[in-house]
Amino acid sequence: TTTIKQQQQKLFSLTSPQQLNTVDSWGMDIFKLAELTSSRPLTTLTMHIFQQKRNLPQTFKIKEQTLHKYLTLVENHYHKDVPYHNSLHAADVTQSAHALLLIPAFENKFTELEIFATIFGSAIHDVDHPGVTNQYLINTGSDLALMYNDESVLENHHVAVAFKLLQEDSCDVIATLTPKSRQLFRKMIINIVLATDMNKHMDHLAHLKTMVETRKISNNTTLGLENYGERIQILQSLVHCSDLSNPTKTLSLYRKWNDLVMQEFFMQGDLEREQGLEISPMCDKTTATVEKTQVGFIDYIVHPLWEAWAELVQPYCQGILDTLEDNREWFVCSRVYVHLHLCF
Ligand SMILES: COc1ccc(-c2ccn(C[C@@H](O)CN3CCOCC3)n2)cc1OC1CCCC1
Ligand SMILES: [Zn+2]
Repeated sequence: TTTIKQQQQKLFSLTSPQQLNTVDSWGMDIFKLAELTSSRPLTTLTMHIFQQKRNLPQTFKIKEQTLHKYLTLVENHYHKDVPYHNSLHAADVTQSAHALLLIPAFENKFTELEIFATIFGSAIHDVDHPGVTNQYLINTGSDLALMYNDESVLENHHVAVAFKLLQEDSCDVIATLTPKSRQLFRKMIINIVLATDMNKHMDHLAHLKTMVETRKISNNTTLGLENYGERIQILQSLVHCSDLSNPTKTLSLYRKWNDLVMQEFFMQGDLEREQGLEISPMCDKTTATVEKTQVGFIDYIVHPLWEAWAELVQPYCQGILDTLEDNREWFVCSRVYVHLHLCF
């Protein structure tokens, strides 16, 4: 196997420098990175963020070889044949979370361990995703639903797989942490990944709004970071927002993600049709109106979440919120276009 240095050299020679230099920005083209890294975007991007951007291996005395071996193993446990929930999505969420952590409002607010947990949690948050929803796994009585008693089935599985892979030979990236730090790191990863469950979205949004209101009343500019509960809630929101960030990116990126997620939903719908199951919402390719569902997704889920987030960190995410609203308008018009096209 090529050494990491050679791999990094290969990467840098392949990847024109400005490609990885956009890693701090909201508009990074992760699809381009996947092309340039013969589709190992998660390992390449996360190594870059850990080493070049945040110096985490130095801080926690993590051997580069160990980190690279573990990330490669994690990337191999994302399913290449799953259109959306694969390692490219994990890389996208990791890069988005990294960019959100750079907001000036968060400067010197989080510990190195919290930053490590947020980036790590993003990288592993969908590992071994089978390309179907929790509801499908529950309806079909899958082993996973049996294992987790129908409660946050996929989210529990992703965390369990991530920690199981740490036990592989020379893959324990947290071996050098003190027992106390390891325990806190594990607690944060569990809290962060389980908070990405859409079933918890409304509760999560309510807590976020409460935090925004509290900050307004006490009109203190600093964020509530007194206790673990408040700190982890901000990191949970940060990763959940990153997980639901497709509609806030440039329209060309958003439309690519939309195509991929619809492919995955329609594959599930085909499975359900074959198995005589009721076809899940938005999964029936014979009746879906793709554009309308994106407008609904933005209006009921993505915009309320990002509006609350933007208020919490104002004014730093106003531009992202503006892009989200512009993209919504585009999808509304494109639906009209499809309708008119069908009329003539
Ligand atoms: C660009 O479009 C989308 C982008 C993302 C999503 C979407 C849905 C749920 N999620 C989040 C889970 O994946 C949370 N995961 C589960 C597994 O465990 C970990 C945490 N993301 C849906 C999208 O569009 C849908 C199809 C038309 C309207 C809705
Ligand atoms: Zn995800």
